[in-house]
Amino acid sequence: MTDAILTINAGSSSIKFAAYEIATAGLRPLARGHIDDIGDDTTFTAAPADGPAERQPIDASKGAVDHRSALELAVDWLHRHEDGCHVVAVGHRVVHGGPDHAEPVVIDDGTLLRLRKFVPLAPLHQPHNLAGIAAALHAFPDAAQVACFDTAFHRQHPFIADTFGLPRRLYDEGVRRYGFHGLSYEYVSRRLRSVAPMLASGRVIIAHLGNGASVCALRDGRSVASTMGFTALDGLPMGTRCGQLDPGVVLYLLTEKGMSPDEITHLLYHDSGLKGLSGLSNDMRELEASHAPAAREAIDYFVARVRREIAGLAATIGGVDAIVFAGGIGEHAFRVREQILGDMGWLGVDLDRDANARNAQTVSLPDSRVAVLVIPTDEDRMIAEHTAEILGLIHSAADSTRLTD
Ligand SMILES: Nc1ncnc2c1ncn2[C@@H]1O[C@H](COP(=O)(O)OP(=O)(O)O)[C@@H](O)[C@H]1O
Ligand SMILES: CC(=O)OP(=O)(O)O
Ligand SMILES: [Mg+2]
Repeated sequence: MTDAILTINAGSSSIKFAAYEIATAGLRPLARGHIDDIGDDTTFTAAPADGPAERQPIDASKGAVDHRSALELAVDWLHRHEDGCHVVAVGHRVVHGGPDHAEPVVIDDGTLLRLRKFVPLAPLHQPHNLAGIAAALHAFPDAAQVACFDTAFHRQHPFIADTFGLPRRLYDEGVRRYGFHGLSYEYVSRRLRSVAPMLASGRVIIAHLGNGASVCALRDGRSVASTMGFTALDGLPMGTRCGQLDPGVVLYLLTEKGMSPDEITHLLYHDSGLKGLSGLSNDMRELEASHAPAAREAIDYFVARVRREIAGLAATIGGVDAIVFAGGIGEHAFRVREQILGDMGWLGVDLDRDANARNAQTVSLPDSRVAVLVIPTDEDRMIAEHTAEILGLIHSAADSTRLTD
């Protein structure tokens, strides 16, 4: 019987899951799946590595699918498809690890207690991440459970990249910028090292543009600064999140408009960003297909903020050698990429419009001073690598070439 690792990545509106065999040459994908649009027209898609995908809408007649029932579906599917495998570990994406977790950890009761404290700092993710751990503990009681943090990759930032302009005692208490999407940045940065090692050791800006979105500046593969802050609200506008906001707006909503903290939380996390600006949708595909002026304005605002953050981060790291796009929008929305970089000649970017329209790996012209690449991210693979690594099931993922598979 072969040993296997499962991964669970519970996001704001989707759950991704995967299974990997621990083979002598590294991790071999066995199966993966995702449950999308939880709460509304939920769909379930799963496929063994060598077989066709099962894709089906979920029957909502018994009530809308919530994260808990979606997790049960995911865990149940993994259970049915682990046939012939011994599940030795389950790796979980945990969005908030706070100031102390710079590495993944094997979960025990103490870890769970600590991680629960961060629920208010990541309300769209942390409760679902913890529910995923509870579901996996129940379904796979003999397997090790490993938490892999979105924040861990950013824990080496210099003080000025993580502090706010607040009294220092608040920084000391933990009120600071944590940065998120770290598993994605780590994966993309390792992929970059295998496809373009010279670039990877230089000044790199990665734009993770998905339903949640952020930009990260790296030097020699290490995160130096990120647009995300104390919570996953800061920085870029996102599907339903506001992005950077004058804190005076929150005070105004509270004191002048009489909104409650819960109402403000809902507004900033669920009703803002692309959805709030367009009045239409959080989904970039729907906005691109729409002729409504507000849909165009929402895209224009998103693009303007990405441009501003790229330029700002370039200043932070003293220039840029490569810009990399990842995430659903970053990997597929070529018009958005063109709008972001089409006229950034002043920064040294010369976009290859044809390659860009094909979503090619390199989308800059050969003589562009700044290389521009599209590298599909794979948080699940990164979770599996970390899980295997911390349990000593494979050698260091950083030294391996497995990510080039
Ligand atoms: N072909 C495409 N063109 C434009 N946008 C796309 C395309 N495919 C996916 N997207 C956008 O990517 C976003 C979702 O990104 P993704 O990384 O999958 O999100 P999540 O953070 O939930 O993992 C949505 O806004 C979706 O519209
Ligand atoms: C941290 C975050 O925003 O994650 P996601 O993109 O999965 O929503
Ligand atoms: Mg995501």
